[in-house]
Amino acid sequence: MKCLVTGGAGFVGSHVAQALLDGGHEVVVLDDLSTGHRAAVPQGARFVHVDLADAAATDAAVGAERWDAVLHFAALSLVGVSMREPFLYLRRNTMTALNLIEACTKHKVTKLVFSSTAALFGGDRPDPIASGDPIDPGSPYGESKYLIERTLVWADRIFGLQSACLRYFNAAGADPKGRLGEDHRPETHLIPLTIDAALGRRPGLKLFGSDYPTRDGTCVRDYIHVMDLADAHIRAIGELDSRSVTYNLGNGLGFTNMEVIQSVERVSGRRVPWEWAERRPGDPAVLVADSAGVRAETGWMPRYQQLDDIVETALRWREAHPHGYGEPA
Ligand SMILES: NC(=O)c1ccc[n+]([C@@H]2O[C@H](COP(=O)([O-])OP(=O)(O)OC[C@H]3O[C@@H](n4cnc5c(N)ncnc54)[C@H](O)[C@@H]3O)[C@@H](O)[C@H]2O)c1
Ligand SMILES: O=c1ccn([C@@H]2O[C@H](COP(=O)(O)OP(=O)(O)O[C@H]3O[C@H](CO)[C@@H](O)[C@H](O)[C@H]3O)[C@@H](O)[C@H]2O)c(=O)[nH]1
Repeated sequence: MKCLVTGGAGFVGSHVAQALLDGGHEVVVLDDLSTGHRAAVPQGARFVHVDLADAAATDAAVGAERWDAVLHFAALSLVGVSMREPFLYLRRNTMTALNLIEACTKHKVTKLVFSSTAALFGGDRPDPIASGDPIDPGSPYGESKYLIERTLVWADRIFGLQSACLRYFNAAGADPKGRLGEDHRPETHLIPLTIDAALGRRPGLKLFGSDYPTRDGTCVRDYIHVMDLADAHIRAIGELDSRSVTYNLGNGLGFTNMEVIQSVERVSGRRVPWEWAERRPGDPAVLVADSAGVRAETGWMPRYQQLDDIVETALRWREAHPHGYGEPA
């Protein structure tokens, strides 16, 4: 296949681009490098520097070649920031996606895979969440992703653009071959922050909220390895010959934030300095996936089910790349 990967210089997009290349596919990465890194674009992929907010440039990039599939990762993606800047998130995520989707329909693209999110499911949901469960985003970030899912429904009904909305839970880990890893700036995600605290690269970790209705009072999340996510993307494209699909994607296992600290301590053999902090607005107490749909329909099975195995690949990359993809600050 020839694939256009928006956001392919970012964490999840670069790993999926790498998996596509490893599978013998052709990849063009479209990215504005706003949060991604040129060095994260895998070897063998071509790169085009485009901001999806620029409708004309987006149209030109999509129209330049015939794509077997477009994979859309590019977005603003921080739950906490979206609670402070709701209109930025609602405007930018929907507008950039609209520019891309409109260009895809104009240039007769028939398959699109979209990075949706567990953040569609706010509130307290102690049980695993299935894709048919009621949508109630807990943040403007989650809402922006839902608006894009709805846009894709109409793009299919009116133009026949078939899409896979993949609602991932918490992406984590790194390429086990060490080619790619996670490098957000600033980093806000729990696993890389906890690893950096263990490695002495930051003074300590702040644990947001001690009074959630969970087994130890900290939030529960479902961590899914990026390579398992990549596998699901490739399988999802295979489903798009005759219909659109929506899948929840996670391991189905919930770990508390405190258990993440314990896992990093086990795997690294080092102590993690941490302290309590206020709850972070927008954080649901529990997010665990029921991924029965994607398993039954595509045969997908996560290979990294143990949190320690996910943490280990992330730790190895961060140890080997003390400055991530860049130079020391
Ligand atoms: N990381 C997670 O745990 C997680 C979970 C669920 C869903 N998602 C979704 O997956 C996608 C990727 O997340 P990530 O963690 O890899 O984020 P990331 O910030 O590492 O990657 C996003 C990439 O998109 C690019 N980008 C952003 N805006 C752009 C624009 N206007 N034009 C062109 N490129 C642009 C960035 O430069 C970056 O390379 C996002 O859509 C996110 O909402 C992520
Ligand atoms: O310094 C920190 C950072 C995070 N957390 C907590 O750790 C948990 C996980 O947070 P984080 O790693 O930031 O991920 P989420 O906020 O759960 O969001 C991720 O996972 C969502 C799907 O569940 C995606 O939609 C988002 O894009 C992605 O950033 C939450 O309870 C946070 O409050 C801390 O306690 N301290």
